[in-house]
Amino acid sequence: MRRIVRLMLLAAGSYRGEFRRALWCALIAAIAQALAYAALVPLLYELTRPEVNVGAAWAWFGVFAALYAVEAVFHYGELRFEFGRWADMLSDARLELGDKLRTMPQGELERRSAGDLTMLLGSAVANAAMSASTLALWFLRLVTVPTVLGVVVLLIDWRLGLVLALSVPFAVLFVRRIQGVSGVGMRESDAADAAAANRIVEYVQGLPVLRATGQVGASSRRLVETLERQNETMSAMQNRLTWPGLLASSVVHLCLVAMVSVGAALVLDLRISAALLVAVVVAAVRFAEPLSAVPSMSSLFEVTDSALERIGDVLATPPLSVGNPTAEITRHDLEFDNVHFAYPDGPQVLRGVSFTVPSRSLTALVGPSGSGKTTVTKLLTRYADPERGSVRIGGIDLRELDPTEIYRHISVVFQDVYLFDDTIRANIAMAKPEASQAEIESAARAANAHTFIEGLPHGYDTRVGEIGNALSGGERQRISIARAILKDAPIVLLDEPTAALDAENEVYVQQAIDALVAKKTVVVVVAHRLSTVVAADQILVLESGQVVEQGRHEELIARDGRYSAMWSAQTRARHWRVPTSA
Ligand SMILES: Nc1ncnc2c1ncn2[C@@H]1O[C@H](COP(=O)(O)OP(=O)(O)OP(=O)(O)O)[C@@H](O)[C@H]1O
Repeated sequence: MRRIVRLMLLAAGSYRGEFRRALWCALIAAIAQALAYAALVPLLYELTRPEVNVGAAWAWFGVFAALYAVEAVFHYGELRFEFGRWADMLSDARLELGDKLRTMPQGELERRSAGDLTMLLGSAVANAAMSASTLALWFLRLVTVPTVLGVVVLLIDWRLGLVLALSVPFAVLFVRRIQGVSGVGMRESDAADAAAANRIVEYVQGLPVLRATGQVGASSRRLVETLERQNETMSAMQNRLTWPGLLASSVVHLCLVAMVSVGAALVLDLRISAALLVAVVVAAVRFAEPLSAVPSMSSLFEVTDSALERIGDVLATPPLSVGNPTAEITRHDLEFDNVHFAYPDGPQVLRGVSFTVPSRSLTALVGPSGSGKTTVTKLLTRYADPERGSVRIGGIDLRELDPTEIYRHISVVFQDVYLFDDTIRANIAMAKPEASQAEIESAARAANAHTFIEGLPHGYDTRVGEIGNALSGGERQRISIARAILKDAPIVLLDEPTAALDAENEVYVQQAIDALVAKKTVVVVVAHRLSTVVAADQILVLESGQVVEQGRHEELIARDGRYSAMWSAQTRARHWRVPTSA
């Protein structure tokens, strides 16, 4: 019982007050309904006994009708909450969860798959909110109707009342059994649902690659297998619930049979009248009715429980801590101080990385694939906190800073560009929504994007979804660079595009990047171009998560070490390519 109330109040969130009022309405409605059923006993008795007392029958009918009227009024009060507030409750819960996801460390967020998050914000919230109110109603009916009717029958004839009361311990026993079975089942079925959701997202996202590699068949087989497993889990749970469900309703029916037998014996013994027995049996049927809903109620309870567990898990994830929410960045030099970092459940990626990036400088990160270059740039945006050591901007540890303050000073252009399904204009103006058309256009021109945007069906008003994959990788890159140029943050983190772009796009993108970094205070770039590396004020050579060399191009060449070896091997290549085995 306490668990149910906890679940319900949790789901009700900030509408607790109204939810409590709705529960009171539901309770009064349930009691009125039970009393109306109870009023049927004297009413039927008056109507069926040999010498009908018309006055008394009308009086009982009046009581019966009045109680139903009370039930209707309070039921309406409860429904008003359900229909009026339910949507608000859902949207509030989703917003709260969305907010939580926003402040969650990026690393934590990435740990959860897209399918999981879709289920969380979609069905989990809906299940929790919907079943909480349905459960409340059922539970109140389950408790009040049999209690009131049991007491009434007990008052009329203690022997008949006793038979009814005897069914309760059996019913409780079966409720527990059903809860146990459906609890395990629901968890399995929930896991199967999440696996299916993940597989569907993965399948749809990966379709272009699957088509290109001729793997559509193999992957759809995997998808079908997951869906089949989901189906089997569901059927297995239904099967496991069949017997306890049948037994629960049998207990209830057996009790009715027992009551009719005892009643018949009493009638034959002339201890009670046949009319009274008929009236009591009608009430007893109502007594048993809510009990037969127990199996479905039990499954619903588990659905709610598991949905709330998911939600609770997200809400319990500690947000990025902010040591000093009012701290402000006033300088833009960067510092890594003995930083150690590993992704969750992954090997050590950075091992004691230390370097400083002075203001007004360009730092190039080079090194073999997997050496940790992108991770360094991610930690500069507080993607996650280092295990040991500290990352600082303008001398302030990132853990002290509000993430919004960090993002205000940093523009990021990575190779994977995410465009929202909104207009091109809105996508560019993301970091500066109040930007004028002139500002947006000027940023797009600087990023070499204006001409192709003008050529789109509705120019800057073209929605990204409308043109689907019609934007090339280079065009998406240029929109993302226009975004960064418009944002005009003093620090730029950049992952230079690799040769994945075609020659024409590459020239455009490179010009756009040059425009972006030209006037910036601090630039950290994962460098793939020789020209960037040679022009850098500082080159950091990373290897297996450590800075193995550091300096300007000429200094490193003169040192004749790791960088020099890479340089000799790559000078003929147009791009800065460092083989993993190098
Ligand atoms: N989100 C992640 N979860 C777990 N491991 C990760 C994640 N991102 C990167 N890694 C691992 O961390 C290591 C360093 O990756 P990182 O992307 O920083 O290297 P990189 O030098 O930028 O490589 P590349 O030049 O290929 O982009 C790799 O072994 C990689 O597999």
